Amino acid sequence: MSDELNQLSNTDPGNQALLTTQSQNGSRNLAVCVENAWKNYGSWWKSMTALHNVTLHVPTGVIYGLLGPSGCGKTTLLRCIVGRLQLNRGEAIVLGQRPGSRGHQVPGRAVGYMPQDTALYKDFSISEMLHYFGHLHNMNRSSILSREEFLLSFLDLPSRGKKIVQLSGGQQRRVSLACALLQQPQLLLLDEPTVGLDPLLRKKIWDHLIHISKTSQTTIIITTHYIEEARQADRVGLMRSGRMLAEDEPSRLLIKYNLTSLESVFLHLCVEDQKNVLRNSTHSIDQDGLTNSATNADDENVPSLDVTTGETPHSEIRRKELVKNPVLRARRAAVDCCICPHMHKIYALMVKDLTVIKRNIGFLVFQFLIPLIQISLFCLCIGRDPQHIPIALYNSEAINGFPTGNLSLQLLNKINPEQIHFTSFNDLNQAIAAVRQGDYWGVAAIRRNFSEGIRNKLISLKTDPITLNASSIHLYLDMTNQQVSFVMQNVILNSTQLFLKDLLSSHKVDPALADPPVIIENPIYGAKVQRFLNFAAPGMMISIIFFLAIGLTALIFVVEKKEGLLERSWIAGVTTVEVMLAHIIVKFFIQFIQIILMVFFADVIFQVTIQGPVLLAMALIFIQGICGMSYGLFISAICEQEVEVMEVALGSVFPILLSSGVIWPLEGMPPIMRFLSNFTPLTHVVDAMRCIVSRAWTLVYFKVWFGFVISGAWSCGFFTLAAILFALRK
Ligand SMILES: Nc1ncnc2c1ncn2[C@@H]1O[C@H](COP(=O)(O)OP(=O)(O)OP(=O)(O)O)[C@@H](O)[C@H]1O
Repeated sequence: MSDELNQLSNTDPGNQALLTTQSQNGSRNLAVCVENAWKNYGSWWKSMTALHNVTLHVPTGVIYGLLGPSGCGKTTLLRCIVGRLQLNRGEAIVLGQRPGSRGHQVPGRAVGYMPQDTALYKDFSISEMLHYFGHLHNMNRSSILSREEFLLSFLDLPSRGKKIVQLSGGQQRRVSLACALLQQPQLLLLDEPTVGLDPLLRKKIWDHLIHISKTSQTTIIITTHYIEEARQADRVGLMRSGRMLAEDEPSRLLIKYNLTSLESVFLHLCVEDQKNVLRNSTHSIDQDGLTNSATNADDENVPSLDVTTGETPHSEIRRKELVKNPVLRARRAAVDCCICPHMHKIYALMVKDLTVIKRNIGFLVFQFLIPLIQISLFCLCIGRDPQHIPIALYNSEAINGFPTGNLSLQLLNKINPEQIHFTSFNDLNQAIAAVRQGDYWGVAAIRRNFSEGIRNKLISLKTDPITLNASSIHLYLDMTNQQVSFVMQNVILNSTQLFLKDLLSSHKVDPALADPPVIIENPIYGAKVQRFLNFAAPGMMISIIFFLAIGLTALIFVVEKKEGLLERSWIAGVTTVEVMLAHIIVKFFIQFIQIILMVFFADVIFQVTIQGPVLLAMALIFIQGICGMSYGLFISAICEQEVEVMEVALGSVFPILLSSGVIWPLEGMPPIMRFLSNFTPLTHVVDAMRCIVSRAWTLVYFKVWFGFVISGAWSCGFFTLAAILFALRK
């Protein structure tokens, strides 16, 4: 006890009052001591009080039966004891320290917790489940195997290889119990362990619990609906509506109330409690003319009665001291984030994650295929010039067949039929009507005296309006598709220039006369004819991996949280950072293969040439993948439901994609958007990627290393935020 006192006083000066209480309680060696505990769920107007000034004393090496009807707060109390919930007021000291304090093994190896829901990985075998918890508790293989053998036979479980999903509800609960018993903890918290079990097995479990409490001083707190079953406990606590009605040895309670069954004692206490509640509320109405609930947790002035003794609790002063303290909460969250990760826990979590993946190989293959499909579709569908554009041709010169020396035919021959596909019309109005119908993208009209007009213009150097009009192709275009219109105009303009050069040559005139006064020299970077694909593909590779990475982490956490799996791991002593690191390491391997396949496809199959070091480009994509995973974790930390995750993830994809210059150059944005684009996790990374891919730049260039730094900073930022939020919401 003196050790515990020392530890307590080291932990928190606030524990002094509680220690005094423990001493006052007769210097018993308490494994669990909860004093004046108040717990609210929700906040503000939605708040409800689940625990009202609860006091609970559990000496070491006893079985403590926590009894009460559904909803009376038993599970809440257990979760507070194990450190999963923080009390709003009051204090819990478990195995000598506050749960969750630095270096304490609660949560951790010292506590075995069996929640009410089975909280098991359904695709795991019994053995895999036990090994997971064994590794978390740093047990070696041989001790896991020997405990596994004992528990399988003791709990009458089927073969170790059987999957959890194939077990009945009762068998699953027994596996859950086996997980709690596995490491032979000092403290066992069992939430309804015997529900739905065969009476013989129930008796066997109780016998075992009595045995371990006697032989190895294990302290056991067990909640149960079967009140009479709890007669076997050394001590019982009877709860109703969040209040502890009485706490004593079962035999003493029977003597005290002169009743023959615990059921009748409980009934008697409930009646008394009801009367007290009514008396208190009537008292309040008499005094204030207002109806005040006697169970209002925020009413500091309502003295809570110990219904067994009729006295006010001795720690009333302390209740007032311990108000909800956000600083304390933040400090505890910070401690949780700062605990140095343990390798054995990360290993256990990684093995668990790999087992989950192993159970779904089809999905894993699909995950590898997704980036391939996406980059292939992108390269096939985006950035290529439109081809075979249908255009109506009204060539007045050719209506009655082409006469010799007809220049319009020479001009039309210069236009690449792969790009523009002409259909001849004999009537200009009909051709225009066909465009209006949407059958063609435009009409190219050539006047009757086109050849003559060209000769007059180029050879005789006539520039009167009639000559200029006759010597031109007249285009009536459907300009609703910018890309198609651009290509149509470009192809016809370039072909016309070639045609003019040929014509000038044939008349012994220098063809350079047809050139515009601009000389495009060899480009400093890139090719003379640049493809849109070269601009967009680097950004697309970064984006594909970033957004896929979000999916790798965002949902898993929410699902595990919802099914109670994460809570169980937390109670086994795992920290948020360890869970997150294990996820990222395992998903890192998936991403590694995704990136290699994607870069190979883009580079080799679709000729998106990476001019710079390929490894540098891949390293940047990797870091951005980690950034995506961290962002996924962040989403997971702020969302409770799968639907919320989907909405946040999908809702953020387009804003990030559109504002980061992946699809359209940043230079095309309004100044405010251009400024804001600096704050997306993609913008500078995409820019760095383009510099590596198209300009062959390396880390010596500012833009490249800045891209790495920005990606790393976003990753760390999201990771840290997620860790803090997880710890705060634990
Ligand atoms: N996460 C939560 N948010 C809000 N209210 C909650 C939450 N968990 C429990 N409660 C409420 O707190 C009260 C106590 O719940 P608790 O689960 O502790 O009861 P219990 O005695 O364990 O019941 P049971 O035996 O049915 O599990 C109930 O009224 C319940 O609705």
